[in-house]
Amino acid sequence: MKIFSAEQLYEADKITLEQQQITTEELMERAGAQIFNWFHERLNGASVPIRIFCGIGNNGGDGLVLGRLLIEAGYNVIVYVVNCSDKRSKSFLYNYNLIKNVTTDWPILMTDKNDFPEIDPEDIIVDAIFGIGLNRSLDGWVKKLIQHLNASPAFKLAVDIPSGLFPNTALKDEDAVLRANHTLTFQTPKLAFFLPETAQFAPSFDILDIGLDRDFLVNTKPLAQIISKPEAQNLYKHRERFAHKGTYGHALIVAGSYGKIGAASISTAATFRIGAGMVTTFIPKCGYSILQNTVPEAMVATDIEEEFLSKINVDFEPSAIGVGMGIGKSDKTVEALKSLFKNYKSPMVIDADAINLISENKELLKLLPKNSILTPHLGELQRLVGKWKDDYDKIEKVKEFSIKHEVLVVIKGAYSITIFGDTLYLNSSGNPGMATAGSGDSLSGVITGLLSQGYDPLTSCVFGVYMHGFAGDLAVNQMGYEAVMANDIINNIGEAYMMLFAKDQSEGENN
Ligand SMILES: NC(=O)C1=CN([C@@H]2O[C@H](COP(=O)(O)OP(=O)(O)OC[C@H]3O[C@@H](n4cnc5c(N)ncnc54)[C@H](OP(=O)(O)O)[C@@H]3O)[C@@H](O)[C@H]2O)[C@@H](O)CC1
Ligand SMILES: Nc1ncnc2c1ncn2[C@@H]1O[C@H](COP(=O)(O)OP(=O)(O)O)[C@@H](O)[C@H]1O
Ligand SMILES: [K+]
Repeated sequence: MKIFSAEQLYEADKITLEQQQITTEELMERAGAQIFNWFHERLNGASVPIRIFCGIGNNGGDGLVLGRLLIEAGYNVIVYVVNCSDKRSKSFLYNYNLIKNVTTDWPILMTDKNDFPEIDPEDIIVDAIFGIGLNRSLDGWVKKLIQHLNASPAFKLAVDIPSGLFPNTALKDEDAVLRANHTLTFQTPKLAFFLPETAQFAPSFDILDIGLDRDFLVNTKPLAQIISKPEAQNLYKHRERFAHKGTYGHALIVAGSYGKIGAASISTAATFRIGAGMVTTFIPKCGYSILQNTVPEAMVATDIEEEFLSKINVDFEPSAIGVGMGIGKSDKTVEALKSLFKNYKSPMVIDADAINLISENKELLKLLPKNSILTPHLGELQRLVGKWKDDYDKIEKVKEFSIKHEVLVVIKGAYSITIFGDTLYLNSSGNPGMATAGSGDSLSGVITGLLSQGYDPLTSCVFGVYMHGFAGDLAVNQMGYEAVMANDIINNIGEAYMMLFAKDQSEGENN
């Protein structure tokens, strides 16, 4: 699924009106009717008071349509107009007039904080104050109204986007945004719903299809693409009947140091589970028996050093390399990385301490093999690209980095983002149960294993991040968030493959 910017949505709106020969008011009726249907299916005529707060733009217009339809269906509705300006939109006015056909209770005009109503915890609040037309932070009594609504425990439903939130630009005042319990968003979700600083305002949402022009939606390059099950299904490659282990490559995992050999084991196991044909793991000597015991399927090659890596040397050409998990930051390891980057042409996943070493030794940047995949968590990312002002600045910095060094970057976390040049992919699978040591090591193994099987670097990232999160969701379904350990994610990769095409799936949240 695609995420469009506010500008693109206005363009889609315009093209839709032309192509479908409809008026803005007709499109607004569709939007309002979709929200009404959502309510009606759930409330089924219940008499709970529904307080609809409407702004004076088209978001407010949607609220007025909803109010009219709910009143017609016999619901207990109180409509407010947040009258912060006289510049009412044409479609707002059109619907403002229509509502008087269905009620003698004219909407209540609010002009300052004396007009704030008392709200019962059982009431329902509908936020149709501002939508994607917000162009500055809320202030004055309107900000106070938002705070008044936020202070209420009543259920808050936002129309299109919580008021005060910008769909695809940075938030400046987080006290001036409605904290919606749920959002009904039109046509495509907004980027702000997925980013760490703003997702809290729209913790859950449904997408309402209002029939915007298909050609536009299909042919326009979006701000970002959300990867959910249907997209992941399209990326999956079937195994060949006559395949042998060589078909799926011989991957190399370069990992571990004294006290961190587990990182090598985890990554190696994940490389196998996702389907690599063979895996050799290159570790310091101290890890030899550990690795052979924990992942007997793997071949093990060791460094001349006992406790850290100093010179990476294997006697085969790896189909893919995953490097960095738990390798520490010894000076000799920097040299090892340099020669690895120079001498090996295999597609590469660069993770953890390898990223930290690049940040500390910028000369390594110049040696990064083209189309390599870097998988930093936020700490590693900040060391790599420097501090960012906000989530959008972070994305811009990573885009620049990706373009300049011709690499792919996976920003790990909730809704991990894969950035390739100026293209963004947001992952929908995964959950907070995966916030556990070693979970990132298993991801680097997953991506290496996909590269090894012949998936291209972009698909390896996008599909790998999805499958890793999906396996984490399945693990959580078995044992709850707290108990999940990295190995549980790995042990559910098989189930994730099986469930990828299953009709009756039981995966976790948001996919
Ligand atoms: N696109 C689509 O496909 C469809 C869109 N639809 C709906 O339209 C919504 C977008 O409507 P919209 O463009 O009228 O903008 P909206 O969010 O109502 O607010 C604009 C008003 O707010 C004002 N204003 C801005 N910032 C402010 C501030 N800080 N403080 C105070 N005022 C502020 C601004 O005034 P001004 O900046 O001129 O002062 C202007 O008057 C969209 O979210 C969806 O719900 C559907 O109906 C159908 C299909
Ligand atoms: N709240 C979350 N929601 C979804 N995925 C998460 C969440 N927390 C962590 N993850 C995933 O778990 C992995 C954690 O990686 P990382 O922080 O590198 O762990 P480690 O360094 O301990 O191996 C990433 O793939 C990340 O996307
Ligand atoms: K809103």
